[in-house]
Amino acid sequence: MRIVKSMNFDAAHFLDHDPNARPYARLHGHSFVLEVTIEGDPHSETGWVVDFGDVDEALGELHNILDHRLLNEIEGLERPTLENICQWVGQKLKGRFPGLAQVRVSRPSNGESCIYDL
Ligand SMILES: Nc1nc2c(c(=O)[nH]1)N=C([C@H](O)[C@H](O)COP(=O)(O)OP(=O)(O)OP(=O)(O)O)CN2
Ligand SMILES: [Zn+2]
Repeated sequence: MRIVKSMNFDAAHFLDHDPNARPYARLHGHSFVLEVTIEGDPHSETGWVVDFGDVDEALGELHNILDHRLLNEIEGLERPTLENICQWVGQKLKGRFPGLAQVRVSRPSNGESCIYDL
């Protein structure tokens, strides 16, 4: 089974490595949705794969790091593409949730998302 929990955050970033100097090389912001999927068999006593309370706690910690921040200033996120945000989240959560199966980060306003299958 797979359980899924999502969290919203708003953040600024810039992607200035682009040789064509597109507008996103300048500072701008997005509303992001982070979604994590954890896979496993439901525990015979608790009936859950993992407690959503534990997932909520972990996502809350990530929210504190990411929300209303300049992503480029966060260690490991110096080049904050959707792809790199997915990998960064995967690295942060994998040790805590061995069943972490997927990290998805999307920007609903423009229909862009990245899916990282671990
Ligand atoms: N493969 C990727 N390509 C791009 C990424 C990315 O993370 N992975 N990111 C960007 C920029 O973040 C860019 O800001 C996205 O721009 P755009 O699609 O033009 O959308 P808007 O800035 O107009 O989005 P709104 O939220 O609607 O303002 C570029 N490429
Ligand atoms: Zn952007």
